[in-house]
Parts: sequence; structure tokens; C-alpha cells
Amino acid sequence: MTVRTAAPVRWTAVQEHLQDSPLLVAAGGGRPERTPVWFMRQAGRSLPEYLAVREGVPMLESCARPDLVTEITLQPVRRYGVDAAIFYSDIVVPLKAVGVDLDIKPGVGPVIADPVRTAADLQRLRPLEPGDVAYVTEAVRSLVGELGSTPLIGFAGAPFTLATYLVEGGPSKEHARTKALMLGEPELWAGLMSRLAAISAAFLRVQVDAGASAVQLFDSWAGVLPRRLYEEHVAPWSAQVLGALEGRVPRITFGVGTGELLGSMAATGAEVVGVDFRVPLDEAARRAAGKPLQGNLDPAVLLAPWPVVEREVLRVLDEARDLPGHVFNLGHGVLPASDPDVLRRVVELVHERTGTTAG
Ligand SMILES: Cc1c2[nH]c(c1CCC(=O)O)Cc1[nH]c(c(CCC(=O)O)c1C)Cc1[nH]c(c(CCC(=O)O)c1C)Cc1[nH]c(c(C)c1CCC(=O)O)C2
Repeated sequence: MTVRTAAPVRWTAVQEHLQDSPLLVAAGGGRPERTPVWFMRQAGRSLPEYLAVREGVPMLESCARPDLVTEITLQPVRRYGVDAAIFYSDIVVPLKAVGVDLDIKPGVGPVIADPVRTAADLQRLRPLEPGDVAYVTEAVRSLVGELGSTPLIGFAGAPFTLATYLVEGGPSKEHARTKALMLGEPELWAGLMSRLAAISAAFLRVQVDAGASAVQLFDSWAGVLPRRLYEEHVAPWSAQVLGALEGRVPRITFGVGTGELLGSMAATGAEVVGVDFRVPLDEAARRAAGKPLQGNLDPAVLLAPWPVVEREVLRVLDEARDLPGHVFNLGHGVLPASDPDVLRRVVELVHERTGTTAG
């Protein structure tokens, strides 16, 4: 027998039959029938069926084909029995859609042909219109029909994380040019963030309007900033993006290495704060203003023998036991070398240990 506890929050853009799904209940601070679990980067290179579908199709091309997006988004739901699907796309898709010349290089990441570094460069970042990403609307609609009782998470890159790619011209470790621009030309920086916030919010709105029932804002690289700079030059723009969806769907925020920023990230308005694997969830809860948390199994643990994986999953669940809400996830994305069967067993284990029928 499953005991359903009604969601304490009703989200205005969420279909009735999804309001009481474990993800939405946990995000609203209620008690779900079991701890919801999904994995960042659950669709992708660790799945043979993904590699088969992607054969000969470049990444960005695959994102613009609703048939492929639908299939790839559903693959991990079928295989793992996760409690949410995450829309198959990329944080740079809306930038490409407004005309930025970029590509995603396999094994490297997004590469920008002409980096954005001057006031004149900003002109290239025009607002995103829903018609620019009609294929996203089409794919989300088709997915929502196929997913039934499983919620679809839409996502976008946060302005800072998008800015790192645009300013550096590609992936970087230090984000030195980005920080130099932020500090050296604060007005130009604000102009850049303002345009990116509008694009990011529009991309999320398109997904929610088409039926996504939660969103995650990837503030992935914000952890390279001290709190002072994050609060002054980044948080207001992330808050603006999240504010565009207030009350419509639950909002999750996430970044890597953000242990020092959890309180400030919680203050940007998200209902759920994602935590990477560096900070235990009980400690993270003290930093994140008592909000529901998402995380935080180290993705590297999945490469260890099963007894180690099991022990670590149980540790995460134990550290989460007093949280106002917990969405089980990894502390960052699934590594390509992960065995899909281990992911499936993790989902099973979390469900077994947290379900209302669990002994
Ligand atoms: C920083 C960032 C990007 N993209 C994303 C982020 C934020 C997440 C994070 O913090 O890691 C977000 C993202 N990218 C992708 C998804 C799809 C949904 C999912 O999580 O399964 C999501 C949510 C698909 C993808 N995005 C990418 C792939 C791999 C490309 C391929 O399979 O050819 C996938 C499935 C490419 C990509 N795109 C990006 C990178 C760094 C890479 C990796 C490059 C590589 O190692 O090959 C930019």
C-alpha cells in the first residue's frame, strides 16, 4: 500500500496528475511516497542506445530534431525507472538559436567562434523568441504525452555559466577573462548578464509553456567565485531568471564547488538547492536556509564495486534524513564510463529504502 501525502504547494503551470509526483512533493517541502531520484546527465554517453541514436548526428543537430530529443530523453526513464526526465538539449542551444556562431566539440564542450568581450559584441545577443526554438516546443509537447506520470525537468544555463563560455571562447578552468571583465568593466558585465538573463528566462519559459513541470538552472561554474563577487555580480541575474517562473513550477538551482555559496544560491529564489559531492547534505542544509536539497552522490563512486556504491548511497540517504525535502541525485553529471546497470540499481535501492512500504 502506498500512502500519498498531498503536495503542500500547487504549481500553477503543472498538470493536475503531476502535482503529487514524488519530485514535485519533495520540491514543495512535503512528504513524498518515496524519495525521488534522477541523475544529472542521465541521457548520454553511458547508454549504448544513446550512442546508437546519435551515430553520425552532431550534438547540436540532435537537439534540433524533436524525434531524437524525445527518444533520447525517454531512454534513461525506461532503463532506470527514475522519477523525472530531463529534457535532452544543451545550455548553449538558446545562444545558437539567437545566432551566436558556436559548436559543441566532442570531448571538449561548447566552442564559440567569436568570443564576446566588447560593448559591440553584445549586439549579437538579441532576445530569444519562442519561434527561434520551435523544435523545443514540439519536443517538450511530444515528451509530456509520452511520459505520463513522470515529470519533465526543463533547464537552462545561468547567466554566469553561459558568460564563461562566451567570454572565454570555450571551456576553461580559471575563467580568468570572465572574472577580469566582471571586475574591470562592471557596466559591460551588467549588460552581458542582463541579455543572458533574458535569453535564459525565455528558454525556460518556452519549456514550461510547452509542459515541463520543473526547471533546473545550471549555475555550474559559479563555484569559482568568492561569495562577495557571486552576490554582487551574479546572484541578481540568476534571481531574475528564476523569478520568471515563480509559482508556476518548482525551481532547482545547481552549481559545482558551491559549498561557500549555498546560502546565497538559496536566496536567489529556487525552491530546491542542488549540492555537489563536496559538502554533506546535513551540513548543506544548515547553509541553505532550510530548503529542500538535491544531491549528492559523487559520480566517481559509481565506478567502484557495488558494496561501496551501496554504502555511499545509504550514507547520502542518512545525511538527508532530517531535510525538509530530498531529491536524490549525483553531485554532478553521470561520467561516461559509468555502468548503466549500476545506475539502475541505485534507483532501486533509493526507492526500496525510502518508500512508504520500506521496512
Ligand atoms: C556546462 C554544461 C554544458 N551543458 C550542460 C551544462 C551544465 C551541466 C553541468 O554542470 O555539467 C547541461 C546539459 N548538457 C546536456 C544535458 C542533457 C540532459 C541530461 O542531463 O541528461 C544537460 C542538462 C547534454 C549534453 N551536452 C554535451 C553532451 C555530450 C556530447 C555528445 O555526446 O556528443 C551531452 C549528452 C556536451 C557538452 N555541453 C557542455 C559540456 C561541458 C559538454 C561536454 C563535452 C564533452 O565532454 O563531450 C556544456
